[in-house]
Amino acid sequence: MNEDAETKPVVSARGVKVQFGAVKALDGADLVINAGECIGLVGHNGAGKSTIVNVLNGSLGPHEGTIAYNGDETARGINAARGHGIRCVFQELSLSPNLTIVENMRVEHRDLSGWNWRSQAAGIVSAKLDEIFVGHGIDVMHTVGELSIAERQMVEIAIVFCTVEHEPKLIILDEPTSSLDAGLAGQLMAYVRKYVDAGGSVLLISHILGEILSTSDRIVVMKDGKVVADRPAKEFSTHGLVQAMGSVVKDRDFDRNKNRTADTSPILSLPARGGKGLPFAAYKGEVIGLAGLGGHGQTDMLLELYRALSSDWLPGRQGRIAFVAGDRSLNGTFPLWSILKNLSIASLTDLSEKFLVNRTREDGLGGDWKSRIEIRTPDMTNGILSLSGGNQQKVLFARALATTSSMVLMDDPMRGVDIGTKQEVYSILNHEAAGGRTFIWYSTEMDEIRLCDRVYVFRSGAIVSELVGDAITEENVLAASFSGEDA
Ligand SMILES: Nc1ncnc2c1ncn2[C@@H]1O[C@H](COP(=O)(O)OP(=O)(O)OP(=O)(O)O)[C@@H](O)[C@H]1O
Repeated sequence: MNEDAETKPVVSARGVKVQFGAVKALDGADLVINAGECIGLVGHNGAGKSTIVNVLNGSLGPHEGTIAYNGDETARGINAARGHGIRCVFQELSLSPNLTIVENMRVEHRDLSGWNWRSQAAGIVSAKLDEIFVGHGIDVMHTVGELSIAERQMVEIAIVFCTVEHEPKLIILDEPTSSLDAGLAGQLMAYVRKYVDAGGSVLLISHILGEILSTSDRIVVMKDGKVVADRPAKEFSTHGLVQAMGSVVKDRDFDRNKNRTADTSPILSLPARGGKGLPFAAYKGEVIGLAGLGGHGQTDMLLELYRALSSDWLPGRQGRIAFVAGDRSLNGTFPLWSILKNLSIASLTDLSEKFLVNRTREDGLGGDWKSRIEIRTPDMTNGILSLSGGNQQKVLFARALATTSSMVLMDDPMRGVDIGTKQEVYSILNHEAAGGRTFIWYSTEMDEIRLCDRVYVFRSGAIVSELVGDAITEENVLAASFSGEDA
């Protein structure tokens, strides 16, 4: 905590209640944020974290309770919050894809004006990107639609930290590292500490408990719309945090099967990508990790595999393929459909008789997955957008796993999924792999890469290293990511 911190909280929310139909999203939540502190906010999917963010940034008026900015309880709405220096990076990235980065800067910072606003904006946002993400390589004149999901996340973060005329006082980061690899996430966390040590405030929401523990001064835990713990970060451990969130702490129960590849020939093999690096092979029943720094060809390979295999793989056999998209709003959810329809869409053939979908079986599938991975909704026929981000991601997972596809491709699929559900999904993957399904899994989280049977490390679009079993360590992945030589 900064010694010179002001006495009045930057923002304080007391007894806040928000209800969506039958769902109590916030049920009397309290949250106070002082100058010069980083608050870590954690909780299960649907605990109410994004809802309290929307209350703090003025976009959602609470049904009960009070909000005060710098002690002023009369201020209301987005403009008042902004006037008090509250800025937000949302979980669902919100830049306009058809505008350039510089033009998006103008949308966020209305003070940019005059004939040379573009060059002013370019200078300010480039400098901020350089300060936070050293070596980022992003051209700020590019259209946002041309950027990868990680680059969009980096740009959105840099834009909110910029000062044009008014300095930000509180930056709310809702799962800011969900698409960033470990290196970029580390750069951001170091910047957050620097910003907070200089007197700024940050509300950091994340399901990656390591970064919450290492970066926050204080940690607030939410459960079912209430704050259930609010203590200095040093009083928590990972174990304690998981317990406070109401999840069961499981020991590692992912049974890596080193012998899966022993006597069989591959079900899929590809030559070295672009004639560089190592070839790729997949064996029945394997969980294969794609690792390396983000944007080095992992998603491209998954998409190429999907396009090739969904059209002509193993004709006449069970060779169907399923894909769990990483960018759920762009490639995953059908936003106007119900939760159930979003889930069942990939299984309609299996659920149909005489070309008609059997509704009873479709409802059965929905009910089964709702309880298996705890999709938090009172009714599976509600719209998909009524779910919290992490619960939407669970539906995409369930959509792929509910199929009979023998191969499942996963593009960093755990974005925003809480720790309890992740453990459940890991054990489902393990069980399904033991039953003969093959998973090809791009992950930006080292803890997930470590669960795989075999890992290919990518660099500059090519596979530069293959790691098997106990050789799958963070050191080996990092060594291969940076040197390009076999670790
Ligand atoms: N617009 C809405 N309509 C209906 N229900 C909603 C709406 N927005 C949120 N909810 C519900 O409110 C509850 C809290 O959601 P919220 O998005 O705040 O959770 P969260 O803690 O941010 O979860 P996650 O970790 O998955 O992002 C959830 O049960 C969600 O389904």
